[in-house]
Formats: sequence, structure tokens, C-alpha cells
Amino acid sequence: MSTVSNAPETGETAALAAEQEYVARLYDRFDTLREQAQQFLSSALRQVPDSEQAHTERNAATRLHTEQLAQYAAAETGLCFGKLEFSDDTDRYVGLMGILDEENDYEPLLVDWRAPAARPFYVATGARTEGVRMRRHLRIRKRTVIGVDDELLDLSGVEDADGVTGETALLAALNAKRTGRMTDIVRTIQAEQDTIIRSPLHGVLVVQGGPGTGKTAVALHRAAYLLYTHREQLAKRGVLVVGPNPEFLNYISQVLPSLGETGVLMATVGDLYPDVRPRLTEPDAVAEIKGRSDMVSVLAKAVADRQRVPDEPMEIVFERETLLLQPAAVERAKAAALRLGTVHNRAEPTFSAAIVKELTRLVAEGLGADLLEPGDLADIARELREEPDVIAALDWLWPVLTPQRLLKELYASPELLESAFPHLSAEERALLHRPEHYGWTPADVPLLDEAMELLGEDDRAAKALAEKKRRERLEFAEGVVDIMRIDEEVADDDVLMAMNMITADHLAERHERSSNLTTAERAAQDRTWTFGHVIVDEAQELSAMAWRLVMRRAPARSMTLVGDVAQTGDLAGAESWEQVLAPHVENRWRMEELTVNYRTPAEIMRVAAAVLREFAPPIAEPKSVRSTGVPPWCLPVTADDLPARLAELVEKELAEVGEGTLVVITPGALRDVVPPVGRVSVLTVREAKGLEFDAVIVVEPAMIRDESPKGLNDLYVALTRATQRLGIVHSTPLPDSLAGALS
Ligand SMILES: Nc1ncnc2c1ncn2[C@@H]1O[C@H](COP(=O)(O)OP(=O)(O)OP(=O)(O)O)[C@@H](O)[C@H]1O
Repeated sequence: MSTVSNAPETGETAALAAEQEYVARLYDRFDTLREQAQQFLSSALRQVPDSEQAHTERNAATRLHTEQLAQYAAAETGLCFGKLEFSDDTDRYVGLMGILDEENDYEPLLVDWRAPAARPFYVATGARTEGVRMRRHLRIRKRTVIGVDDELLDLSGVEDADGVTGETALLAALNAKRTGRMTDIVRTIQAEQDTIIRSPLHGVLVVQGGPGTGKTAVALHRAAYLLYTHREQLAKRGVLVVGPNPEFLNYISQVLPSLGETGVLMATVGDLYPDVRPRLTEPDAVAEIKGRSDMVSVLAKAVADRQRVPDEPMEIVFERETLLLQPAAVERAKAAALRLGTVHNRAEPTFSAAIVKELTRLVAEGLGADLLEPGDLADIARELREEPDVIAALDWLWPVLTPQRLLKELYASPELLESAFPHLSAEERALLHRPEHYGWTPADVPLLDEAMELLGEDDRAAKALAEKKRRERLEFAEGVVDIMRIDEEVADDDVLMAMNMITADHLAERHERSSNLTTAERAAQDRTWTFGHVIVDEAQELSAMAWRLVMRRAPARSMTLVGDVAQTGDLAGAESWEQVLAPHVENRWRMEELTVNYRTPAEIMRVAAAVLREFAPPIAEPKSVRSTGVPPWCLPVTADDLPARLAELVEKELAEVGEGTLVVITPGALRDVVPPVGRVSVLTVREAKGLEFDAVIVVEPAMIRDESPKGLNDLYVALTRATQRLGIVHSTPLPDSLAGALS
């Protein structure tokens, strides 16, 4: 295969003119379609539905046309970016959306990049041309074709050594300055990436790839591909994309909208328990304990510890009499509740009924059972249930627990902690101890979710909330009806007739129906929502407990998990994919690997690879697709000089990157010692994970290594964030592997 970039001038001028003509036609048709969608939306919005069905239809139409308009807006720039010329003299244009030619038997004018017909654009090579004679990348600015890059495929029968397609376009994309937000790669998807993007929907697909191999980019394009190919199936249940932290989600937030997709829920694991917003952080060692798989039995024990049997008879005062509730009676009530084999909160009514029955018997005994009328026992039982002493006793013996209450009371009580965590040392238990009013951390979220499975929803709270909401809606509607009544005198007859038929109830119901949430919005509010497909990025960072939560959201196990076990920094994270997946799918998962590094130039990757070999010898480093001729620099300084020298170096690097991005990556301990300089951020490795910058200065590599048992993994991550330039500043001796590679 040979690359012909910008063919000889006359040829290129003719090519540009021909492509311009075609592209102009495309945009004409595009404008007409967009205008139509706008009109459809306006007329749908004007409709006044007169029945339940008409209402549903109007909502569906509004949503459809709004989505279409979002897709047109996204496709406006870069509508068409590729052309295939086949050996049989036919052509095919590839772009962001499919467009048919109405005047020509609905022949495709433009093929959507996700359609099977677009596939040769990404995978045809000199060795396997798929009938393609020439692949052309079109460069278009504001609807004007400004250049073409051609690759002739049928000249040679051999495949490129590096398997790169569309080299000119690819290198232009890779060398472009970074803006701080990820962009789509739809014009230059490579064959190994395309295979993953188009992999079948079902089952668990693991994508293992070193830094910069495009795992994140591929995962997002896969989401767009799956929604296009399986829209019927996925539109209702939605697609969930899980990322490691809010900064990362922000970094990738533009990619799917730029591909015309808006219906995907992006979340961190910490966002997946709708009632709780975890705002606190905690030491890695604590998060690691909370992430262990044995937390399942710990929580089960913590629940069992709340099903108490007193050692001594309990004194309960009722109408000035003291009743003695015997441990044996509590034991019997507990056994009856446990026999149900259901979760804690659902068994509670059985337990409390047995206790109240026993207390009723004691009261009746005191009064002399033969004096009682039929119905008296029921009255006594009702009164007992309202008696504060009885309520307190029941709450101590078998409390109705929310997950929040269970965990808060567990963390706050050294006794409960000791009972639930007998396998931990006293020091480790002390790490978990915290006051009851403390907030939540991300590592608490999988525990809350797990606890909900053990406890069961507290139906009473949920019902009370639903009733409260219903009453609020009703009050709102009554307010509206009142206002209408006030206006009655001025209203005309038609309005009055309509109004006579409207009650507050009707209005409340309508208000409810019209709360027209998207699938992603509904999913975000519902802990029990299960998704059609779940994508996890930086999947190596999830703890065993986080995996359990994520798996509950994907019961059909249609999942794409992307990550790199060599980059695991979280102490609770993965050592291998087998270890992560065995508990959930045994060996029923498939793996694809990405082997080419599109981010880090060869000069930088050589240095990072030396560190990789120090801690993970069996993992092959990804091959860089380009080099810059700029080797990483390294500057030893004294500890005292470090802040001042760093400030100078930042200035120097800024001059090198111009408008590009620069970041300083420091050990956690120096995070606040090194001041941010101008527009340059100072990040820890954790904060920089998954992100990339034109230039990176890594401070004190040996300290990064020593800060955590996974410190070498962290150093590897830090060294692989740069797209152009890497610098190292240190006052402590460099790790041997790094020193060797830099010398
Ligand atoms: N086919 C491609 N065309 C253009 N750019 C690409 C391509 N593949 C990847 N890239 C670019 O390479 C960079 C690295 O991609 P990405 O962040 O997806 O890698 P990653 O494997 O997730 O990295 P890490 O594991 O280090 O977070 C991004 O700028 C991405 O846009």
C-alpha cells in the first residue's frame, strides 16, 4: 500500500473540484433533511393530545425529532470525511451519518461510519483490499474541501509493517495540540480498533491495551456503534459508561455528543447509588479494606448483629406495668423471622408481630385473661405498637435498617466493628472507625449497594415518599384548578366546558405523565436500573466490591471492559482479568488486545517501557506509531531548589508547547508544595490517570514509586501521559530502570 498525500497539483486541483461538487450536493440534501426534522418537531410541539395514546405518541415524536436535530448539529462539521473507490469503478462516501439520494432510487449518498458498508474504509489494506482501489481522506473546513490524502491499495500485495491505515490523516490527528477535552477518532479508526468497536453486543469483551492505545476512544466509539446497530434493544435500557473519576468523565464528555449520541449515562461507581453523593476522600488503605470481596460476609455479619437477643429479660413499661420480655421469647420470634428466608427488612414485620403477640399475652395475663372481651387483645396489641418503650425495644432487637443507617452505625461503634471484622487487626479496625455524622466516600457506595441487597428496600420509607410526592402533585394541581376557577368569570364557554371536566386528580396525573425523562435520566435516578450494555473504562481500578455493583447493573452480562492491568494504581484494583472476572462469569469472556500506542512518541515510550519491565516483565509494551525526535529531558536539583527550578522549567516548557497543554505530575506528598503556575495544573498520578497533555513534567519519580505498593505502576502511568514532550525533575536518586533508560 502506498500513501499519496496531495497528488500532483493539477490532479489534486481536479480532485478537489470534483469532491467539492459532491460535498456541496451532500450538504444541500443535509440542509433539506434538517429543515424537515425542524418542521416535524414544531408540528409535534403544537399538537394538543386528547388521549393517553396521543400523548404518548406526541412525546415519542418530540423525542425522536429532538434527537435527530442533535445528530444533525453534531454532523454539521465533518459531515463527510472519506471516500472509497472500488476496483469495479464504483465509489462510496463515508461520514458521520447516512444520507440517501431521494431523486435516485434512495441510493446512499453518504454511508454512516457505523454501517457495515463503511467497514472497508477502516480495515482494507494492500494485502486485503476488500475490492478497494483507493481510500481517500477528505479534509473539509466549513463545507469547503481543502485537501485530500489518498492511499492506493492495489499497487502492492504486501501489508504495511505497522498496519497503519490513513497514515497522513492519522499523524495529523496525533500531532494536533491537545485542548484538554478528548475528541472523536472517527476519521482515523485503525483496523485493530475497528474490530473491537464492531464486536458483537453480547457477552463480556475485555479490551487490554497499554497506555495510549486508544482504549478510551475505542470504548466510546463502541458505545456509538452499538446504539446505532442495536438501537431497538438498547434505547429502552440504555448504555452505561463507567469512568474512574469526575475529571475523567469531563475529559471524555464531548466525544459521544460529537458523534451524535446523547442518550448514554456516564458515571463513576460513586454516582451509582442515587441517594448518596460521596464527597469525602479517605486513605488508600481504608478504601482497600472496603473494596475487598470479604466485605460481603462482613456486611452479612453486620446485619445479623442487628438481630439481637438480650442476655437478660428486657423490662418494658406499658401503662405503668413492667412487662418482662424473656430472651427465649425473642429467640422464638427471631427464628420465625429467619425461617422466612427473606432479607432483613422484609422479615421485620414477622419478628415484630411475634414480639407484640408475646407482650399482648403478658398484658392479658396481668389483667386476668378471662376478664377480657373479644377484640380487647387486638386493642392491646395496637396500643403496644404505639408505646415508645415497645418501639424502642423493637428498634433495638430488629431495627428496620437503611443501608446508610447500617453502615453509619457500624463505622461509629467499635463493638459492632469488632464483631463484623474479627479477621482484622485492631489497627485496621481503627482505620474504619468514624463518627456517625461523617459523610460518604466513593468506596462506601458499593457497600451501600450491597447492603441494600441484604436488607431489602425499606418499603415503608419508599411508600411514604411516594405518598408525599403524590400529595405534593395533588396540591400543585389543586392550586392550578383554583387559579382556573378564579379566572372562570373571564373564561369563554369552551374553556369552561373543558375545565369542568378537569379535576385536581386528573391534572396531577397529567403532570406525572409529562415528566418526560430520557432513558439516561431515569436510569441515573434508579438504583435498580439494569442497562442494555455497560462499558467500564480504566476497569483495572475497580475493587471487588465495585465489580459486584457494576455486575448488578448488567445482569445480561453484555459488557465492554477496557483497561490495562499494568496501570493498576488502586490497591484494591486488578492484578489480572481472570481474577476480576472469574467470580462473575467464570471463563465466559473474550479478550481483544490493542498493541499500538497512538499517544506517546517512541522516545518517551522507550523510557516508560524500562519502568514497565521493572514491575511487569510479561506485559509487552505498546509500539509507538510515531516519533518526534525530542528525547525526554531530566534535571537533578537539590530539594531546596526544587520549587524555584520547577517554576523556571514550566516557563521553558510553556514556550515550547505554545497553545498546547502542560501539566506537572507530583507525588501526593508534594501535591500542595508545588504551586500551580499560571494555566499549568499540578496533578497527582491518580488525577492524571486516563488523561493526556502535550507536555508533562514528572517530579520526584522515586517518591511516586515509594508512595504506594503499586508505586511503579503509578510511575509508568505518569511517564505515559505526554503526546510530545516529557521532562523529569528530581532531588532523590532515580529508580534504577529510569536512570538506565535516561542515560
Ligand atoms: N485511531 C486513532 N486516530 C486518531 N487518534 C487516536 C486513534 N487512536 C487513539 N488515538 C488518540 O490517542 C490518544 C490516546 O487514546 P486513549 O486515551 O483512548 O488511550 P488509552 O488506551 O485509553 O490510554 P490510557 O490507558 O493511557 O488511558 C488519544 O488522544 C486518542 O484520541
